[in-house]
Amino acid sequence: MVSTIHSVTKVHRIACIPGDGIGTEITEAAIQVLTTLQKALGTFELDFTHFDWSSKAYLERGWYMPPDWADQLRKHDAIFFGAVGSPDVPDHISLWNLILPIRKTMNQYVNVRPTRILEGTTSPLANVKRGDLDWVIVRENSEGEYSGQGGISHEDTPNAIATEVSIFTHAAIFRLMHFAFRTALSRPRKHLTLVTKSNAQRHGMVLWDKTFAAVAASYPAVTTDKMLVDAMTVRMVLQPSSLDTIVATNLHADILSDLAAALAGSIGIAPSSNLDPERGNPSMFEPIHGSAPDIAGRGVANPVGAFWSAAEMVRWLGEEKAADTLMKAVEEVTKAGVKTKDLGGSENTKSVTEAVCREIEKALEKQ
Ligand SMILES: NC(=O)c1ccc[n+]([C@@H]2O[C@H](COP(=O)([O-])OP(=O)(O)OC[C@H]3O[C@@H](n4cnc5c(N)ncnc54)[C@H](O)[C@@H]3O)[C@@H](O)[C@H]2O)c1
Ligand SMILES: O=C(O)[C@H](O)[C@@H](O)C(=O)O
Ligand SMILES: [K+]
Ligand SMILES: [Mn+2]
Repeated sequence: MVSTIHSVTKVHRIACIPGDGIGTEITEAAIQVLTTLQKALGTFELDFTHFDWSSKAYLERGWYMPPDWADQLRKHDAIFFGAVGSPDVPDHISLWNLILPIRKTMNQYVNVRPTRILEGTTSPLANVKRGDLDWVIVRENSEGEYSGQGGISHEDTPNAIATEVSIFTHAAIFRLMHFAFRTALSRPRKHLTLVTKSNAQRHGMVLWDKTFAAVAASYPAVTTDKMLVDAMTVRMVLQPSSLDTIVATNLHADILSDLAAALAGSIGIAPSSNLDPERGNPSMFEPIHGSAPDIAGRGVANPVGAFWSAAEMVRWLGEEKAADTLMKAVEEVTKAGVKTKDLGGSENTKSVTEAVCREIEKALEKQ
């Protein structure tokens, strides 16, 4: 009898939420490079499901996501997200109906935001070279200043009173710190910087400081230091090479990661991974930038942040070679000067995307 050997190709199911503005442009670009990568490697398959959850759809039908959105997303191995935000919808409505419920409900309690200066690109800081700025910001992604607790009384009167309550729990800080120390441990420098504002914010931020110190005892191989967030902005600008892994609250890390991206060359290159480290839910990958209404619809958005996020996504799914191939291709392209305007180049989303696809094919043909 002849036996048949079936080779089973692993299929990763990806939920795509392009969202608004340039989110749609860079998600399309990311799908194009991921499809090229999958075809050229032939070792896994990506099965994309597209979700039309956007501000445009909201304005037409009155909702962003259907009632069973969480069940729909849980049928996938990962989520690729573009951006949310439209000039026609208040930003707090769009954020709180799309990206924030996904981060919270999917237990994506860390947001990992690496930044470095890519080949062929420069920092706006004088004398800062590639390698002088190579950071990973670990952002608390479930609570803090984004707890959503608060309210408004006497709205639209001169007596209006609003509260925006920050919630800091030991449980959330503790799990985040372990993740941050493990991240630091995985990097050559093994250095972790804690950022808080525990001089003025004397309760929650002090709990952060204490929890950090307690968790540090379990990681003797990691060196640590600690900064107040205001002074941190100065250190990022003046001594970028003194930093490596950074852990901060939801809001502080949101702000510092935009600064980090700009110091590394452009907000258009920076990726983020919204992770459920326990893998009970799909994790979500998106560039850190927003929908950029000022440049949307013109085909000029830098897709590199989306490509880097896509690389992090396939790495999370266990496809190390695919992730490395994609990042290598991106840097071959920036090295060759094929860059969008934000990076000082004259190319557009399409030409950068095609150049990355060609590099992927070239790299895998050689093997
Ligand atoms: N996670 C998200 O989806 C997310 C993140 C940030 C902001 N937002 C939303 O996006 C909207 C716009 O916010 P914003 O203007 O404060 O921030 P933004 O990140 O959208 O844009 C800031 C600036 O950076 C530029 N920029 C951003 N991405 C770029 C890219 N890939 N290539 C070239 N240039 C790029 C924009 O043109 C703009 O000048 C708002 O509705 C906001 O709430 C959403
Ligand atoms: O989390 C936020 O603050 C916004 O969604 C956006 O600024 C981001 O960084 O994702
Ligand atoms: K985004
Ligand atoms: Mn942000």
